[in-house]
Amino acid sequence: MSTVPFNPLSRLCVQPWSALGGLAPIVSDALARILSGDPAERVLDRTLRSHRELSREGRQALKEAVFNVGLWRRRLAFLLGAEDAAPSQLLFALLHGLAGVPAPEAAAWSGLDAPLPLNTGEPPSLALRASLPDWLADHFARELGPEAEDFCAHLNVPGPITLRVNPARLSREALAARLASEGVSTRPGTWSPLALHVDGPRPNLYALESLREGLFEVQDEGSQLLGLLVEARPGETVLDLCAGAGGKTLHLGAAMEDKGRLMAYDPDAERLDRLQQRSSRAGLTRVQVLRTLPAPGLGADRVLADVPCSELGSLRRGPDLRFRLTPDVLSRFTTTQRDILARAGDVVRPGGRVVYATCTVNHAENQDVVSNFLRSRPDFRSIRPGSGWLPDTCIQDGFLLVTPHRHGTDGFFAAVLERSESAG
Ligand SMILES: C[S@@+](CC[C@H](N)C(=O)[O-])C[C@H]1O[C@@H](n2cnc3c(N)ncnc32)[C@H](O)[C@@H]1O
Repeated sequence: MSTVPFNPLSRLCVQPWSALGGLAPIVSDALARILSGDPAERVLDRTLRSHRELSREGRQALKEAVFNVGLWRRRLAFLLGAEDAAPSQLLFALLHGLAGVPAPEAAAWSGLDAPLPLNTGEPPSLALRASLPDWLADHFARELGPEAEDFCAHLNVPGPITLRVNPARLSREALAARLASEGVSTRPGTWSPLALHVDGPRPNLYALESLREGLFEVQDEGSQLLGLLVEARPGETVLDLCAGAGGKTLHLGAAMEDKGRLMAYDPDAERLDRLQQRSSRAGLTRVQVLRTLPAPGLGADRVLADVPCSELGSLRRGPDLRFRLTPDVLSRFTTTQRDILARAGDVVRPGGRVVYATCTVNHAENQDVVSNFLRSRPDFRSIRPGSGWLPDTCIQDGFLLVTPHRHGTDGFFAAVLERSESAG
């Protein structure tokens, strides 16, 4: 790891802030809605749609202003010395205090008559430095110890846009060439052999013919590792037990070369409908959607349990997600997680494998759920994930653990649990 501390504020110094001139009322209005709890993505989307007259730079500056005030609100409140600052004051603190815009311009672009005095010096706590609720900063400090500062800093920059090639259709190199011909420049990922990161500003991927042809899916590189850990092979019986809209089911189907039995269960019927649409787009003909839980004794070769969780590993995907969470999220899912893992244990055959996965950094939902399972099921053992292909840097205490600050991925945890051959 680099010894130079990562600075999440440096990207703020290169934004086209001058394009905010004249937009202060629009920005303040959007911010007021975000600060009262409306999701930032939705507010931004609506604001941009009702102001189609804005220039490209104006749209970019508006987006950065809205997202970054939404994200940095606690640190901005510290700079202003006020917990209840108005949106225009928060915008001023962002522009002048964090982005280094000279005070007169920052005041004018924020719609203020004059600059405001700001506190100087480093904020005294991790919660204020990283703009997190106190309980969440305390949680990360407990989970990550000396790495908490760096981890939280990396939560404060947007993650890359990453694609997963559909290997049933073409190679990663061929996809990169195809995307280049569609005007999208990419570079290979580091950990997943299927990953391509999009370079430069976010293109409209949904307008690309290559997406409609099912040549790729948008998926974080860490998330791709979870699908790879299943090591599904053609001809096997594989169950995706928390399939959702099928992000990983599609990956498993491609790995199985559409041969064998691939089953996808989720209690959310609407997500399963989307899974079916995506499967046909990806050219998978053998995905069997299960609308009821599979019965014990199914005898699957491999089961993926990508369980519902607190999703703390994905906080960089939304500037305001952290402020919409409450502390009970740390324990809300553990009973369900234990139940799902127990079911996974019941449906896998002797000698088969269960991959238990979350996108969170929380021992209670990760290591503790697995330990609890292993205590009750001595016929299972935890094995090293990705033996032979996944580097040791992705492994901690025998589990997969990838994080934004160490791997550039969202945060993911996974355990690979093998059932003994002799289990009856
Ligand atoms: C992390 S998401 C899965 C994402 C999906 N695997 C993907 O790659 O797109 C967790 C899923 O678990 C489902 N879920 C919730 N309770 C469940 C249960 N008791 N058993 C199985 N799945 C459940 C949710 O509906 C949700 O779709």
